[in-house]
Amino acid sequence: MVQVGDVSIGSGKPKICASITETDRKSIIAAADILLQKRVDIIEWRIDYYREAGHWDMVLETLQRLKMSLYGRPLLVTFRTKEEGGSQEIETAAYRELLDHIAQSGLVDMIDVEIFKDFTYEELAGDRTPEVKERFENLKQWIESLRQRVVVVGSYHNFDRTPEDAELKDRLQIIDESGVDIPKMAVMPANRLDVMRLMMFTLQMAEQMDKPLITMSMSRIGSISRISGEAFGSAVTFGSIGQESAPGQLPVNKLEEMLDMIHQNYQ
Ligand SMILES: O=C1C[C@@](O)(C(=O)O)C[C@@H](O)[C@@H]1O
Repeated sequence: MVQVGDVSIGSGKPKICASITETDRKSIIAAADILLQKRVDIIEWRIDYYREAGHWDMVLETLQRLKMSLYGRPLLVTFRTKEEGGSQEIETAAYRELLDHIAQSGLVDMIDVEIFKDFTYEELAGDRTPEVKERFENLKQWIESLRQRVVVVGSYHNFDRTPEDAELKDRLQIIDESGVDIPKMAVMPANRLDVMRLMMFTLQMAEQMDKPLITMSMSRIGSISRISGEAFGSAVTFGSIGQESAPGQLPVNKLEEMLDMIHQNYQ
């Protein structure tokens, strides 16, 4: 279990996270005000949507305002890169510099790090060359430095497909090995079997791992994976308020009802 403020991630009901996807400061704060009125456990600020995401000083100023508006509600900051379904590209050095500034600001509770940003699957899953080993070691050290200030969520997104079971497993092991607090995987199903595979995989891995795990099968047919976390082992579910930040998200109030219902049956 990972504790963030009052929120226990990895025990009981899956926690509800909703994202702010606005492009300017005023709308970001307005969106936070709306989210605060909902039963949302964690608020995610998707900075890749923010027009000024390239300027860390502007990001920090907005973050300060946002933090004030949240009254202690846990805040996750995510820069989702274009390669993993986000809305902006960013060089690795700038990505790390931005996340470093955010972690050091003391204004956020959790940060999302894309583990495969600089690596191909083949580089990490097979025998690693000395050069790859060194780069991965460097990533681990950076993650450890972030962890001094924030909880680190290590993510992998595939908007094209659901990889085969062996690849899912390798990727999760790699995320775990990177030293993050919470591994997260979001994949796209081609059919209902892919949704089942992801849920089965989640169940098996959640039983073996000593960390909370977050998974989701995206798109409409994957929606079931967003409510079944308590049954199959996904600790956080992402819901929408207006605009979805990923396909298949369910509205947070409906999500809350469904999670409550399942939770009661588990007592
Ligand atoms: O990683 C995730 C999960 C997500 O992609 C989803 O499918 O709900 C939504 C993103 O905002 C978030 O950063």
